[in-house]
Amino acid sequence: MDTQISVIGAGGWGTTLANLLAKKGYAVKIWSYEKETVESINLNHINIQFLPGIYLSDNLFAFTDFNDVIPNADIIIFAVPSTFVRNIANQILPFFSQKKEYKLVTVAKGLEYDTFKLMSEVLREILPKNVKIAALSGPNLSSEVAREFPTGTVIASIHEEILPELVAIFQTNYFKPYAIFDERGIEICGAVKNITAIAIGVCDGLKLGDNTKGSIITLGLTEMNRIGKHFGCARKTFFGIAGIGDLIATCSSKLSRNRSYGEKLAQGKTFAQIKIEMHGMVSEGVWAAKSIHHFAQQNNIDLPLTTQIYKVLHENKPMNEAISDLLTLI
Ligand SMILES: NC(=O)C1=CN([C@@H]2O[C@H](COP(=O)(O)OP(=O)(O)OC[C@H]3O[C@@H](n4cnc5c(N)ncnc54)[C@H](O)[C@@H]3O)[C@@H](O)[C@H]2O)C=CC1
Ligand SMILES: O=C(CO)COP(=O)(O)O
Repeated sequence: MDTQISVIGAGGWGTTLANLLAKKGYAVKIWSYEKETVESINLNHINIQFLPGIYLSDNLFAFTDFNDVIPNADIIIFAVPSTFVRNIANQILPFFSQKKEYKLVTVAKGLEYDTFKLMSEVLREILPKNVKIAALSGPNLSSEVAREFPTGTVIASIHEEILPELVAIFQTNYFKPYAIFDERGIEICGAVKNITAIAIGVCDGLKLGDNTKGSIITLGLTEMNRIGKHFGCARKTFFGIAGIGDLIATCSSKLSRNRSYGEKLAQGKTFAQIKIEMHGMVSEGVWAAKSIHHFAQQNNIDLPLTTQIYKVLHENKPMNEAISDLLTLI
């Protein structure tokens, strides 16, 4: 297979996608922020920190130097958490050749805090025009995909012409990408559902019942729609697998880091304790709650769920109070 594929970011999701493609026969290069992860992948074919328990293909090679992964790539999967996207995009910029075209797929689920930009927008602002950008988002808990559980996902881009190739590259008998054109819509879905997942974790930690969770998930979907309207997204995207599909998967899964972040908080753990227990993994919803709360305030959008979760996470509001305030508001 001649297409050169590189993955930037060797967390759980970057490693899972890299491994999926390597198992299809591509010689995949993956860049890792941590040197130990490079050693773990190259020497032992495992990503012990971020994807334990999954044997990685011999076709997957890890690096810490961007010069080894960017210049010759045809397709780049950009899989660093949203808070690092701008910084890493600036770092890879000098390594692009002007003589060829690149396709870059962003898979992070977040919104930039101070600019309220989506990840595709941050990347387009920084990277040259010969890098055509797409986004991938869906109910895609990495360790389930890595174990080849049947999974759907959505790939979207303003460059419609690149979608058929991207769909074909990612498709396997257990991973099915659907192409749509609402790039902003799927990115908003991915960022916003994490806030609801934290709220559901709080409900689990407080041992509230399924009725409460049913109301909160419904509210999460409503808020997704409200924010999406401001970003000019298509309403139907929120009722597709990147929207309600991912909301259901993340809110109901024991594997979700966002859901378990809320659960640990409600069990009385401190932010510092939770950070240690997460072993370097991210809970994007913590930052999404902050950025989307401020975006909503500035644009007069009523988002009671996001507001309450923001107050719990960033203003130390007691969780019981937040949930009961929320349920009297809806
Ligand atoms: N893990 C999953 O199931 C899924 C994750 N995503 C999204 O993918 C994105 C990446 O998350 P994961 O792969 O889960 O990461 P992770 O939570 O498994 O690991 C954290 C990642 O952050 C990197 N990192 C730490 N400090 C850094 C720095 N200063 N600069 C650059 N990178 C640094 C680590 O090397 C590691 O790759 C997130 O936006 C997440 O929401 C999307 C779908 C599924
Ligand atoms: O985005 C995800 C599933 O679609 C992963 O969710 P967590 O980051 O909460 O683990």
